[in-house]
Amino acid sequence: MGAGDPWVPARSFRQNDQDRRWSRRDSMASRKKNLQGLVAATITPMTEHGEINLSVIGQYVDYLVEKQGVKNIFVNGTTGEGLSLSISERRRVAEEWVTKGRNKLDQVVIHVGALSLKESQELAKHAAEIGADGIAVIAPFFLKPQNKDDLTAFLKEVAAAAPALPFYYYHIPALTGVKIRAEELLDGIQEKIPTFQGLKFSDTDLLDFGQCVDQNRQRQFAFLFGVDEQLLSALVMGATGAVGSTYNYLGKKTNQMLEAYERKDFSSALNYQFCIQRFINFVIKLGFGVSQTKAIMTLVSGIPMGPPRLPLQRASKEFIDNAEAKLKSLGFLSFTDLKNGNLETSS
Ligand SMILES: CC(=O)N[C@@H]([C@@H](O)[C@H](O)[C@H](O)CO)[C@@H](O)CC(=O)C(=O)O
Repeated sequence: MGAGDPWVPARSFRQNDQDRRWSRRDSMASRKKNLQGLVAATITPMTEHGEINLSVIGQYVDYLVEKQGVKNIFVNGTTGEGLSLSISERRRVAEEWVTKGRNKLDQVVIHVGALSLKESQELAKHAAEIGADGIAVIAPFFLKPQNKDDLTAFLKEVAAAAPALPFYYYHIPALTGVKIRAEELLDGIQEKIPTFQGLKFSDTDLLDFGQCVDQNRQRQFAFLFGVDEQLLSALVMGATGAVGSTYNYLGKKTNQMLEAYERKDFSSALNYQFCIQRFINFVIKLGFGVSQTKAIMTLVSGIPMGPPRLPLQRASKEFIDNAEAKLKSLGFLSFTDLKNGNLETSS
């Protein structure tokens, strides 16, 4: 496998010892191993009164590791309602995940994007102080960057506030409204941002994603795909990992898809992807977003995630009942587990 063969992804999705050796580089920022495999975009648990609920995060870490086989997390992103939290809340949430994840999780990446450069820098610095493994930043989305250079200038200033931490650009144009192509942004980015380590690509434009991979084959970037229902296509394009909301409760199923892909059992991998798609397609038609993710995770894990923060509204009872029936019919949630009061996903 390698850059010379245009038909094979530059790197394997899962990290092996050789990858680990190759990924060691000299600068402090890149001494950490590459971020690979599934990364759960964590939910921020809240109390019924809408306050952040740190008390269940320890339990949440154990659930991800033990029940879903997911050992990387992305904190305070879209699913974590990061932009709806105050700076002080974001700091406390990040601290709790890092503390509770110590010696259990492989990597904790903190999303530090904000509309204010100063706030973003403060959060980046804080992430470094608490021992996070990386930071990610979305494009500012109110007074927007007009072109690649504006966006790079903003990202560079944030990255510089945490010069020892790997830096990821979080591309999510449907939510930020910033349509600068990731391929364009990545061109020459390491010269501007030496800690640049990868891209979190939450978009369906596989031409843009594929070209990001193709044009950077000589670099050890992480290409993290963020559309869970299309992950298999992105694997073929060279994704080295995936960040998503559904890995909180469908991590085990998605890991089975990754394993099938790794052993080149493409027919099984496709069956897993179709099965996952059946669920996501079903909930998208009902109306699916952060609120619904919180409700599904509460149902599947038994850990109370609480309501979302305004302006989001909690998921309806009708949605939860329908989602539960679908999970059961697809074998993602077994009747026996429910009967025993143990909401564990079936294998
Ligand atoms: C728009 C959105 O929330 N996308 C999700 C996906 O995981 C998404 O929920 C999933 O693909 C279902 O459509 C992630 O890309 C978001 C994410 O990684 C994050 O929470 O930061």
